[in-house]
Amino acid sequence: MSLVLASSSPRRKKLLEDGGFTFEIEKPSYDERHLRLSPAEIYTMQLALQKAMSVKEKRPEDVIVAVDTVVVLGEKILGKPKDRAEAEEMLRAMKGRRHRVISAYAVLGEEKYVDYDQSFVCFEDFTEAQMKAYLDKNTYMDKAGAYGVQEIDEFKITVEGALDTVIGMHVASIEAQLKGMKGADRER
Ligand SMILES: Cc1cn([C@H]2C[C@H](O)[C@@H](COP(=O)(O)OP(=O)(O)OP(=O)(O)O)O2)c(=O)[nH]c1=O
Repeated sequence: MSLVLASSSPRRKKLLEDGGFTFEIEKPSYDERHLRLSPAEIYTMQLALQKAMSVKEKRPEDVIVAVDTVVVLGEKILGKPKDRAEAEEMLRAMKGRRHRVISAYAVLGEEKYVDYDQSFVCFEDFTEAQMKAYLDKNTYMDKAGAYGVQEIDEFKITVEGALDTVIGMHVASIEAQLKGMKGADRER
């Protein structure tokens, strides 16, 4: 039995490694276009579960962890931008507005568990030049909400709650589930 992180995100790999876990990586397959929009927490948990299940099918004996992160501005769920124009639109919409970042996770061992964590983020009032400087780094495309809190130094960002929830997964939650779960006792 191995612990498997169902993710192609280098940030998630790093967060779990920094948590001291030994694990393997498998790329999940999922298609969010088949999901109807539901309240953000539920939508995000469904995506995490879909990712985890796609790997669990291939590795039924293993313990699978998968996560999905979205940014929620008001009622709107923001995923990854499709291009720079959409990234600009997302960042402008978030300027000076506190928003939520949800990281939902699924842990599938012998027992199964799905839940989410959330943190709140606020950007200070940035200028167009500051936004351009950030986007010119070209790191925004694979990030929910078109930003990586860990790589913005062009303007100030306040985070309420755990930072790793914003970056891609709250390791303490995963750890708590792995500890208490039948069939998920893991090496560390
Ligand atoms: C808001 C925010 C998101 N992100 C990242 C975390 C996620 O990798 C990404 C959201 O996309 P996801 O669809 O959650 O994950 P992913 O496609 O990168 O990886 P996986 O293979 O696990 O499905 O945005 C940051 O790195 N920093 C941030 O501040």
